[in-house]
Amino acid sequence: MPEAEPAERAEPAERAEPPPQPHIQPRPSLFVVHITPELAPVAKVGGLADVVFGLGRELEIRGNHVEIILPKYDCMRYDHIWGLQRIFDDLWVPWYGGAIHCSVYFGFVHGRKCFFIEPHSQDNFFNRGAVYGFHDDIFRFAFFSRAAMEFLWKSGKHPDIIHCHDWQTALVPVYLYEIYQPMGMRHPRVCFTIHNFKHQGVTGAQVLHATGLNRPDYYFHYDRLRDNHNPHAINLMKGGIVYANFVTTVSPRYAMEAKDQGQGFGLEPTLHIHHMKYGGVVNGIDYDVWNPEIDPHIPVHFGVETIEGKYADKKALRDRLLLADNEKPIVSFVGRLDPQKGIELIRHALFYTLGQGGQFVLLGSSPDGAINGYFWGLKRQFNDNPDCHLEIGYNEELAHLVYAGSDIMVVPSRFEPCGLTQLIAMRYGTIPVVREVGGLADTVIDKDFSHRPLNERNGYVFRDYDERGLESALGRAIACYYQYPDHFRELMKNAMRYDYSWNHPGQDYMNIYDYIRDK
Ligand SMILES: Nc1ncnc2c1ncn2[C@@H]1O[C@H](COP(=O)(O)OP(=O)(O)O[C@H]2O[C@H](CO)[C@@H](O)[C@H](O)[C@H]2O)[C@@H](O)[C@H]1O
Repeated sequence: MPEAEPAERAEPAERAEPPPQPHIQPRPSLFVVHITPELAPVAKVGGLADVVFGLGRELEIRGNHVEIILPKYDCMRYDHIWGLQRIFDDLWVPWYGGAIHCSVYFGFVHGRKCFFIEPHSQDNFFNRGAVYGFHDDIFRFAFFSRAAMEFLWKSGKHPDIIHCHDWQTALVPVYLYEIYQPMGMRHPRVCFTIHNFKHQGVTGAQVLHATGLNRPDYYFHYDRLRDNHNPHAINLMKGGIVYANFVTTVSPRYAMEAKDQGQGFGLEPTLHIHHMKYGGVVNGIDYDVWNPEIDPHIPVHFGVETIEGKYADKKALRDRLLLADNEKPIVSFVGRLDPQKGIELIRHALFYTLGQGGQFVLLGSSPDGAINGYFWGLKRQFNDNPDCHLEIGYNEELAHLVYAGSDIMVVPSRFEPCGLTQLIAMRYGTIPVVREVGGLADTVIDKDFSHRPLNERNGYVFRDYDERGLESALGRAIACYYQYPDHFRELMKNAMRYDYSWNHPGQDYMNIYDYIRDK
């Protein structure tokens, strides 16, 4: 008999080779500095302020060191700054061949580390009672950008990433690569985020002399700062695009519209040239601030499983605004009353809603006296109407109650880079009715006309910028509210389940930062 093959002996457990492990290396943290004209809630004019506030926190949660530099405005909400102290008193910022003396303050804004730059000069750049709206705005922010760079240089800070925003800080990468890198600041890379292509900072050559970019012929080249349309002007935003290591705007759809569909306000050719370093990242919203489960500004908290609480907030909104208590849906608008937001259609939404048996609430304001005056006229017209309230002004706290207490929110923008109001609305189970543009198109999925599964649909969308377009979506929303309340409620829950926090965009920005650091 053949000898039995010896059975394979198992290795004693203690000698077994461990399976090969992937080589896991902890991700090195980055030092990120945001240079920004706005930061919520201390200096907020628009959505840019919310983005720096939310993204800054998200980057820190991901283990990075984040600092924020902004001007020290007299009109800031100082009650939101903790531990404000002067930490640097000897910053001299080059300006017109001389220098302006500045102090730098440090303080925490809801945990975020912030530096505030205060110039001491006759120009009185930031002591004017408002963030924008002055004849020398371009000079004020060109100065601030230079001051922020000078502060980094003098204080020996060498961030991995400098992240700047909109035309106000678009000169930052120009300063870095033309002035500070030759002096030895070789480390930082710049990410430049455009929140709105409409405002670009187009100006004459004088700003070059002021800022120390002293070679007008060089900067007036079309490959650098020369405006694409006005050959006698320079364009700060264009400079930001040309010099930054990466350029983002605030949604993929708007990125495409700006580059290829005529929404770039003249910067289309520049975006084409630099398309390899250009992309769109949808904004998030800060879930510590916008969260119906913990929001201190609403009387009753609610979530997807406790959505009934929302009706108590609806009642509170009605009580606050003296609206009639009835079965009607509340349709609202919150935002800047800017032509961008679709003034004519906001007005039409009001009339149409009342005609369709709804209530209408508006919270908004405009720096433009004519637009403000127009809405004041409407307010007077509807003063005694128990189904309508217009609140002309800026009121953060009331905004929370409007988001929580409304059923439907209209965002009928002409163009919309991202839009935060529809994202906040969804978080509060308020159904967005939006025009199919920019970030609105990227974030709202039509309930009736979509290839997406039913549980991914979260609102109503229309295409044409006209009254019939708006009615085609708002009419369906109001009809669904009345005729199919169960469907409407499912839609509310779908909207609430979406993750529009900074989680995904935070990862996208980390990828961009890693990409430009590695290049
Ligand atoms: N009267 C008022 N009272 C209280 N709160 C008010 C208010 N008016 C506006 N707000 C609040 O301000 C924010 C405005 O967000 P938007 O997205 O409309 O920003 P905006 O168009 O200014 O910014 C630009 O930048 C942002 C950020 O990138 C883009 O989303 C956007 O498309 C682009 O136009 C929201 O949080 C809203 O609640």
